[in-house]
Amino acid sequence: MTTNTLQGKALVTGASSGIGATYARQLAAKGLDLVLVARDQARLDTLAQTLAADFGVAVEVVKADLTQAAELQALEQRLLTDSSISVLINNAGMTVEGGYVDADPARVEAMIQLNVLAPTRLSMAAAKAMAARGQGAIVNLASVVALIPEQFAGAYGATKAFVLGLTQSLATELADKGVRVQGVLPGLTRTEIFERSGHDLAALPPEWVMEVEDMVAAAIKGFEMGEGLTLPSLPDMADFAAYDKARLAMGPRLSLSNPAPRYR
Ligand SMILES: NC(=O)C1=CN([C@@H]2O[C@H](COP(=O)(O)OP(=O)(O)OC[C@H]3O[C@@H](n4cnc5c(N)ncnc54)[C@H](OP(=O)(O)O)[C@@H]3O)[C@@H](O)[C@H]2O)C=CC1
Ligand SMILES: N[C@@H](C=O)C(=O)O
Repeated sequence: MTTNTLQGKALVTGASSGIGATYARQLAAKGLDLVLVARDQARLDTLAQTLAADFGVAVEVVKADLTQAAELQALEQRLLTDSSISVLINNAGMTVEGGYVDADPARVEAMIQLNVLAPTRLSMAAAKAMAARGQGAIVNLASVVALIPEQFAGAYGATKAFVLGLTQSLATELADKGVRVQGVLPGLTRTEIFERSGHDLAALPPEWVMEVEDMVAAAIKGFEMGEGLTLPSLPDMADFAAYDKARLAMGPRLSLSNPAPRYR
């Protein structure tokens, strides 16, 4: 049976800073044990010690570069075989400098490995293991740019549209298997992601930027409210519901045997 309570042990990717580190702190405050994953072992160790001391939870650190096939595979195996992991927070992600015309193709490839391939492989592994146990939760960090890719240069928005699609189809597949799936679509959130890729958050209007603690608290509240998709900034979810209803209403007419009259 699905539950709206996050409990047990959470594996958080990208836990060394920003949204991932904040999830780790807020989940520890709720009593969840943690597996913290990122590349920066020193930062993870410091966070692990702090959370264990502050909240009395068990915290393990796993150093992994999720753009590296072997390291991603090891984490995938962990999710498949460790029945104590009841929550996956698929959060690690990056942006790159520039748009389609001027970005470094190697950086874009790394972004696709981190933002697309890693959450796909990890959510598939978690889905398989959790569905077999009939319980668990998978939280995927997408972005509002999944809905408005025109507002963020380059392929980043497309990676987040993938995460949104992955989340929606995974939720459908797991609906009757006891596993909760939530997609989180933050707007601009104050973290290191901007400076890591040469973007200047300070140049944007402050009223567009949410503090990371507020964003994660809203995302967790959305999970507890039973939301499949959570948009922390959107004042009225009826706006998204109307958009989604219009999208789904097209469904029966999107695949037909004849071309539409305008193409004849
Ligand atoms: N901040 C924002 O405005 C928004 C962010 N998001 C999404 O939220 C998620 C978290 O981003 P945010 O907290 O802002 O960014 P941060 O840059 O603060 O955090 C990114 C995390 O991912 C980890 N990471 C980066 N590269 C790798 C890698 N190759 N392998 C493993 N871990 C890696 C980093 O740790 P380390 O360097 O130690 O590996 C870090 O812990 C991302 O998916 C992002 O797209 C969505 C919407 C808005
Ligand atoms: N700000 C973007 C990430 O850096 C986003 O909105 O996803």
